[in-house]
Amino acid sequence: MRVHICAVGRLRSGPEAALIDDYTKRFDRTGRALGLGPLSVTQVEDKKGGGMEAEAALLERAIPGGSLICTMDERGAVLTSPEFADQLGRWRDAGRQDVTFLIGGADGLSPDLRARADFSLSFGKMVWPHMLARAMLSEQLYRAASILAKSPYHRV
Ligand SMILES: C[S@@+](CC[C@H](N)C(=O)[O-])C[C@H]1O[C@@H](n2cnc3c(N)ncnc32)[C@H](O)[C@@H]1O
Repeated sequence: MRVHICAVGRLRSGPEAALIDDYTKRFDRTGRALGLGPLSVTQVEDKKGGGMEAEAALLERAIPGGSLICTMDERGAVLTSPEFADQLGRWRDAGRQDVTFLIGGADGLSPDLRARADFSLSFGKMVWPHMLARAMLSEQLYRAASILAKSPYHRV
């Protein structure tokens, strides 16, 4: 099952970009034997100031056809890391080819996009900057793969 992060905003370098790069490589390495990956990160940017709706149109275009859609949203479901790993495993076992995680910009994801989602995942009720949300998600994906692989990275 291919995993995609589609996110608003360009991140070219800096600590978050380095973390995302590192966790993407680790996820791909660990996930290969589990039928998970590769992980791709697509960044979209609306330079015309069209706001949430324009960003939603760009995100829509970046979602692979037939993909399961999971929005990242503080109002979504709060899962433990093992629960998130189980959820990924269930999507994979159900034969899903692609799962796409959507991360909004400063104004968040449009209501239409949120309504279209198959699942909505929260990192808690606090709002995080979108660049951090991206790095946190890539780490949780690697952690989930490690849990499914029964490797010792995740310790309770
Ligand atoms: C700065 S936040 C935007 C917050 C905005 N109030 C909203 O209505 O979504 C940018 C993006 O980061 C992600 N994000 C921020 N905090 C989050 C959280 N606690 N859980 C999941 N995703 C979060 C979401 O995808 C959000 O659209």
